[in-house]
Amino acid sequence: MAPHTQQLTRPAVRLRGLTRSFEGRTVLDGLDLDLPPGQFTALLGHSGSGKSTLLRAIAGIDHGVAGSGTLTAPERVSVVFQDSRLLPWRRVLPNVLLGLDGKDAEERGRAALAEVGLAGRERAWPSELSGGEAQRAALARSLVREPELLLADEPFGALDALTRIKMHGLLRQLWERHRPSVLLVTHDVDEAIVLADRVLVLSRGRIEVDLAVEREAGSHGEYRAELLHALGVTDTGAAAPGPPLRP
Ligand SMILES: Nc1ncnc2c1ncn2[C@@H]1O[C@H](COP(=O)(O)OP(=O)(O)OP(=O)(O)O)[C@@H](O)[C@H]1O
Repeated sequence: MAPHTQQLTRPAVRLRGLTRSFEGRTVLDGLDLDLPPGQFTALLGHSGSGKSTLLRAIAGIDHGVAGSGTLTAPERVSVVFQDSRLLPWRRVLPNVLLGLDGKDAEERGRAALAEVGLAGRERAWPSELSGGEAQRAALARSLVREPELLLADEPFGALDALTRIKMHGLLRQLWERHRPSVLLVTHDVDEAIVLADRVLVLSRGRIEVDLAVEREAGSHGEYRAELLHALGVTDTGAAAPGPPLRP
């Protein structure tokens, strides 16, 4: 029997038998998944395994895609992509506030920018921001909407290694403060282990690995080995049969 608390807590996301196909090719194949409120989850999988397809389904932005199954997701969902998707013809603050109204919207936008370290850059144009700053602005745009669920599709994939590490710290800090459910799609096993409390591996259209990450000293290597094995990569770096983790 499930623990009492689990029975009382409604999952933020519930997927049952989720199937999605493109041109007759099944990408998600009867996938089941629950994401509890406030959990930080990372999603790994080979290129083409369907991670973005799953994220887009949960975000409700896959209209026209053939599929079936049931899907429950919160009302307030924000999505962050690999590129910031800031509108180049609007300054940073109006980008953050896009589509928001209400008397306190501007104040909230400024506060969100301050939270991501962009205080004073409200009137900058997107073209004046570095890649990391643009992703910070994208995070502010998500946060200001107070999402119950934050979906992030390789948000740090285009950043250099140092900026990426800083952004890891920022994302974890923002999550601790606001506690949305997070589903982070990444190719990076270490990023998944460092950031998330639960790591999933998508393979053959389903969640094949569901790993709870306990933050104990020395356990990173064990999680890494287990996840790389699930992805068909040996710990020595030699690839087992199957598509490469990253080009
Ligand atoms: N709009 C589309 N039309 C046709 N096929 C698509 C479409 N979107 C995705 N696919 C196919 O679905 C499969 C899964 O794509 P998806 O982008 O979800 O994979 P992914 O795991 O996110 O890959 P990556 O890690 O490379 O970003 C791929 O084979 C892709 O070619």
